[in-house]
Amino acid sequence: MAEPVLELSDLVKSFGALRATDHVSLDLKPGEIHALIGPNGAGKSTLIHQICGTLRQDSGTIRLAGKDIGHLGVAERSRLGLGRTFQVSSLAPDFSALRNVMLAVQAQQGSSFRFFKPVMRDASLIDRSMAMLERVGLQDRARIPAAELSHGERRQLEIAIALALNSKAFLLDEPMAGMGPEGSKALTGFLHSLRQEAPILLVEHDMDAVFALADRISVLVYGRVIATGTVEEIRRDPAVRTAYLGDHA
Ligand SMILES: Nc1ncnc2c1ncn2[C@@H]1O[C@H](COP(=O)(O)OP(=O)(O)OP(=O)(O)O)[C@@H](O)[C@H]1O
Repeated sequence: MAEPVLELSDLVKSFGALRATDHVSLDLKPGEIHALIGPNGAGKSTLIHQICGTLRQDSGTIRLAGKDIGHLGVAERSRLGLGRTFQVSSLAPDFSALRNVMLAVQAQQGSSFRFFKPVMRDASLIDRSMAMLERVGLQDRARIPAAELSHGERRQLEIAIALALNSKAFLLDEPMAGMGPEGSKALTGFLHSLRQEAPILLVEHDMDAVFALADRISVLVYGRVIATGTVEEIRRDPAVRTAYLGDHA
């Protein structure tokens, strides 16, 4: 059995009397899409925040490629290969798609000597950033300001940035939100191939996308994982049908 890329063990997070994360353990294996689903308020965002480091767990551990990252800050987790996209767009709207990728790479490298080298003249950085735009199919949009890209293109750009940062695991928080049917279909196809670059923890309300993409699904209800399994196992699970899926199953 392959070692998990991301592993959450017994995570707990409370807000006052409310236990938003209640002893959650789950993992992400190489090459897989693991979807996290559950009703509103189940604790999906709270869990994602703890993985990224914007919220600190009360107890439990978070490992990325075997390393305990649960005590590290957001930037350090990103540097170690946690690629998070979508919930808060980090794009610079006035800058071109290409420049957005370049700035992200440069920021991650964080080396002050680069300050003296104008970013748009750094040929190796341009090449690497263009390669990432090609990988997500945005090469023809490289010079377009991020603000002028379509909703779907901005998501592709965020993934290009996550790729450029050598992510070991992707956390995608509701990537289908706000996409029309065509956009969702295109993004579903793209995510299908993205798992080969790095496994994906996918938080998504769009059940068509989840059922089409997920290798495994975990169902979160009131902060607890009530089931983890394949699409078929989750569709058949009586507790999941009662708590969440209902007609979707
Ligand atoms: N900062 C906070 N302070 C207090 N309570 C919080 C805080 N953040 C979240 N909660 C509560 O924790 C619970 C889980 O919320 P969370 O946003 O993680 O759920 P979710 O599954 O992401 O919901 P949705 O699908 O609507 O985004 C909810 O009851 C919410 O009200």
